[in-house]
Amino acid sequence: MRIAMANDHAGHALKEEIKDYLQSEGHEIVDFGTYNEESCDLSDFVYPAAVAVGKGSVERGIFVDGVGYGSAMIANKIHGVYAAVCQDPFCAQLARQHTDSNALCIGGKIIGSVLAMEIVKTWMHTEHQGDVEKYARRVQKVKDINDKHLKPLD
Ligand SMILES: O=P(O)(O)OC[C@H]1O[C@@H](O)[C@H](O)[C@@H]1O
Repeated sequence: MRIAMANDHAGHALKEEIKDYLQSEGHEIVDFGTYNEESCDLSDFVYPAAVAVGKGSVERGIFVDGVGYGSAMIANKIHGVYAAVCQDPFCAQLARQHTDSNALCIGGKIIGSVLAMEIVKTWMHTEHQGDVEKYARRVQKVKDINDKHLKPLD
């Protein structure tokens, strides 16, 4: 799978670990930075990465900041991006099965690398349960809100 990654200074170390893991699994990573731990502004990196997800030039996005919600706030403002903050593997499982999320946001200040890899592994390997009517219906309702309020990307 082709995956966009982005992070700020607080997420840099964990982003590197996740990137190594995903590459070892054969995934192609498009790394939008930042590339060091010098203080920076998260939106400068997550915004273009989320646009890549919204445009479909990558299949999914994984974003790492200090706690995760900052990345989700940015990513969910982009048409076609459905970002979930996950702090454990169960959350990651439901973020795929129930909500068909295409972006995963993790907090490098609160999640250790062992747990982070379990979260990523679960999220990457769990399919959306689109054959369950209630999940398909709910996902469609969120897509309708996306289409009504967010500007489609060129
Ligand atoms: O390191 P500083 O800049 O204080 O805090 C940045 C982090 O704190 C939270 O807002 C975000 O998670 C962001 O990544």
